[in-house]
Amino acid sequence: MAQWKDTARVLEFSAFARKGIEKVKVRGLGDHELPSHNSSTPDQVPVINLEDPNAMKLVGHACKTWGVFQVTNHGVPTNLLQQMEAAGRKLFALPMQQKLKAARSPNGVSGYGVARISAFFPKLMWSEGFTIVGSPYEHARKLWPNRYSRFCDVIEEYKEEMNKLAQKLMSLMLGSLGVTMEDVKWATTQRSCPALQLNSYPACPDPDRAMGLAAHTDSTLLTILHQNNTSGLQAHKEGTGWVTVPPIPGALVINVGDLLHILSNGLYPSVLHRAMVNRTQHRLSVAYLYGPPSNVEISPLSKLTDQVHPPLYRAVTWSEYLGTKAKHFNKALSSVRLCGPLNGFADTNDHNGVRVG
Ligand SMILES: C=C1C[C@]23C[C@@]1(O)CC[C@H]2[C@@]12CCC[C@@](C)(C(=O)O1)[C@H]2[C@@H]3C(=O)O
Ligand SMILES: O=C(O)CCC(=O)C(=O)O
Ligand SMILES: [Fe+2]
Repeated sequence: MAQWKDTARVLEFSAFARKGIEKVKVRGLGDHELPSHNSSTPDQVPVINLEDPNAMKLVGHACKTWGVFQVTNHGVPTNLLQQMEAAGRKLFALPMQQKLKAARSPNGVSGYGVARISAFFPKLMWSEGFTIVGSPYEHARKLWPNRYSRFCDVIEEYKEEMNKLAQKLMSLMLGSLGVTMEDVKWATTQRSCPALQLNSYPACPDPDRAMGLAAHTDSTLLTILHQNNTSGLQAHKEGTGWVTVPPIPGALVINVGDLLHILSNGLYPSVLHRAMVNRTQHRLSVAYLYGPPSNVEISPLSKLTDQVHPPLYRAVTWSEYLGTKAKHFNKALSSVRLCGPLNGFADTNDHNGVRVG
């Protein structure tokens, strides 16, 4: 039943994309929150050169103030980013019936389908996705029975490079809080099981009435996002509103996720973000969703708590948190919170007043 519903939504999306919004009367898209274009604001998402001697300080500041930043000189080869983008393009260009052979199963995590958060929204989002957790082989074989190895090789190499970058970023993010990777035992001794999310946003005839991916925070420690040269990603900053994260050739976008928010005891807020669509250009993004090993409990670091700063969140494993997110979506973080707002400061991630749907 759940698989049928997912498949139906993908087919419905496919009909939207083919015929254009006007001709499809089944569902409207107009109720998704529209962009608040705010080009006059001086606020820009920070861009950090990871080879800068001050990188640690800059990363810490960006995490505290934005929860999102872009990185250059990150060490991931440009040609690998290009190969990954080409692999994503090839996948989404397949006929719908072929893509559905690798559809995500009802309780599965990997495969082709609509965004998981779609379940919380009455309107369709103008996007399709492909999630890879663990080996890509099983699904790739269904997509290209005879020629899947190239796709798999690119995925494996990409995951390897992303894992190295994620480790480097974790050490900068924690270092800036006075915490070393050795203080966080699992970070150096155990490997995590990240997810790779390929997102495709076809050109949309009426982009102001559609939403590519509705506002959400990632349930990760951090997310490394590669976007093609079509803009669409927007981040929300308290007091500023929605800000476009412009594509910079070769740069990668880093999001603070909910688990880093918990680990940092709220010092690094997870960023609310969304993806808009474009009238003429197809947009593609690849997100590397990095979290802790599945059996590890994440709770506020003891170095960051004392009597004045009590732990704000209870311990939670990544898999438990993903389950909570699947059930409570944007209330997930509050649902694992221990104390109410202190001294009148609300949890930055309650996103009161920001419509996410
Ligand atoms: C590890 C994961 C994070 C994610 C759920 C997933 O199991 C695999 C897909 C991820 C993704 C990507 C698009 C946005 C998001 C909210 C979604 O619906 O699927 C995230 C999930 C998340 O971070 O909670
Ligand atoms: O496409 C984008 O820019 C955003 C994708 C995203 O937020 C995600 O995959 O979690
Ligand atoms: Fe995201």
